[in-house]
Amino acid sequence: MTTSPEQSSEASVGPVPASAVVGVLAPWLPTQRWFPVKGVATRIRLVRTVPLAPGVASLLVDVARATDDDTASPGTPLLHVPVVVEPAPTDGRAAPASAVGTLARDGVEYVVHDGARHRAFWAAVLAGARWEDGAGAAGGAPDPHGVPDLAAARAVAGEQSNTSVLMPQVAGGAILKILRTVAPGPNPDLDVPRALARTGWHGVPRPLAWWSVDESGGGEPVELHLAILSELVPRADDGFELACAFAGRAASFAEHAAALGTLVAQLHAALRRAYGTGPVVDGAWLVDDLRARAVRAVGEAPVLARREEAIARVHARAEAALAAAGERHALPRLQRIHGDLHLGQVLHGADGWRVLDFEGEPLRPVAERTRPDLALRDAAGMLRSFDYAAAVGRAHGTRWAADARDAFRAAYRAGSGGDAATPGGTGQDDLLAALELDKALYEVVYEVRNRPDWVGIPLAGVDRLLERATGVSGATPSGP
Ligand SMILES: Nc1ncnc2c1ncn2[C@@H]1O[C@H](COP(=O)(O)OP(=O)(O)O)[C@@H](O)[C@H]1O
Ligand SMILES: O=P(O)(O)O[C@H]1O[C@H](CO)[C@@H](O[C@H]2O[C@H](CO)[C@@H](O)[C@H](O)[C@H]2O)[C@H](O)[C@H]1O
Repeated sequence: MTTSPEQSSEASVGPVPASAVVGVLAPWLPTQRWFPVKGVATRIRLVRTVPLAPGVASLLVDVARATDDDTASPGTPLLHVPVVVEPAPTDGRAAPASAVGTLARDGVEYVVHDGARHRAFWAAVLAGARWEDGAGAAGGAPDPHGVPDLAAARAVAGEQSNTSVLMPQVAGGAILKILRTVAPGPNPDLDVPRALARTGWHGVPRPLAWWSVDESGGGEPVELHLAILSELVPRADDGFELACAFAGRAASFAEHAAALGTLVAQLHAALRRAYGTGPVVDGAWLVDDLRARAVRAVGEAPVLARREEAIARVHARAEAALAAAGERHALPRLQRIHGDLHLGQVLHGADGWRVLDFEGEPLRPVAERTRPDLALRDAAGMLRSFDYAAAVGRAHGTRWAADARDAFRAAYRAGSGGDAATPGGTGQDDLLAALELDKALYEVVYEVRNRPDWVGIPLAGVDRLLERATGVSGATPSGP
């Protein structure tokens, strides 16, 4: 797929026009995991250049399908691309891993680096960051305005939606998350952990500082967040990798899964303390929304088409369960939730599990990601994740995932103790099945777009859910 640059700014990065830098980046951008438009030819347009230091800048580009008309539509993703431009080494040294390409200007050759992997960019961001009141006092941080020690800093391997940099010697241990697809206004990935940390809950790494630019264009200030620095969870295992390793050696994950169930119940309680509890769910609205999302998923992933009838039956069962709960005045209440909870969003450190990444589902419109929702949706996301770990870790049979799921569910129910937002009761299984199905359909679309080889994993989950709820077999092969 190609990405062609459109040039609309005279700004420069060091001695090089920013538009020329975009020209170097254009073929590289679509190859990055965090590039938001997949599978179609795109065109990028430089929207803004944010200079940070000589030769160091953040470029904001919008990404449109090559077939779209000239004006960026409201849904066009805005991408944050940090760059460092330096004269090319003349001593024959090999280009570092951060180098994206070269260009010549006035007879001098320059290297364009991916700033997210370059120390000059990291230092410039930390110098321009706003520090949380008291940040560092507890963590033994240096003066936030002093020179940070970046000698041991390194980008996290296996990046996903964003690019994160471990900084073990900054503020007692920190991680800088460089946000990639950005939008003006409040950022839940900063605001939610701040709010949770203020409730005194330690299940989330504490945000230490953030870097944003003003997008108001002269009116009321509007922040556009570009990077967040958080407390590092030292020697932490990624939850997904840990679970896959357990699955691979046929070791029970039930104890870890139970601790996760407790963590998620605590998370929901802390979110209620921070943001309060909303009204009870409007069952008719919820089921309409599930149906609409399923229709969109089928549209994007035709492999789902022959399952439509069975999907409709799961929705009908959830509808009946919600109607019955309404009659018993037992409908669950809405509240702030994580929104995209899975094993890759939790870390296991010396103090147990911590939860990360409050951006919500990246495929959902931004406005939907922060709206109050059913806490049970997060539980459904985590349950789906045990299936993924079983498939990727190559667990034998279905017992491994079933044990993890049971342990998680039992601990989550015990931890949320029949409160209004997460009721037990007869309808909960049908509602949970519909939410799990919703997540599995989302995952099918996610995998079709991002990891087509993995689409069999959520598809097998879809079929299991359809079979369990309706007795209709989908007969889909699974495995990555
Ligand atoms: N506070 C932290 N301490 C240690 N490692 C972290 C921390 N936050 C994130 N990470 C690591 O960085 C990875 C990506 O973080 P995440 O917030 O999930 O980013 P993304 O939005 O790119 O998915 C995590 O899987 C984890 O390995
Ligand atoms: O972590 P992100 O916010 O980028 O979430 C997106 O990507 C996830 C994959 O990286 C995707 O999660 C799916 O795959 C995980 C294993 O890689 C698995 O643990 C999850 O259960 C599964 O949903 C997530 O759905 C997507 O929003």
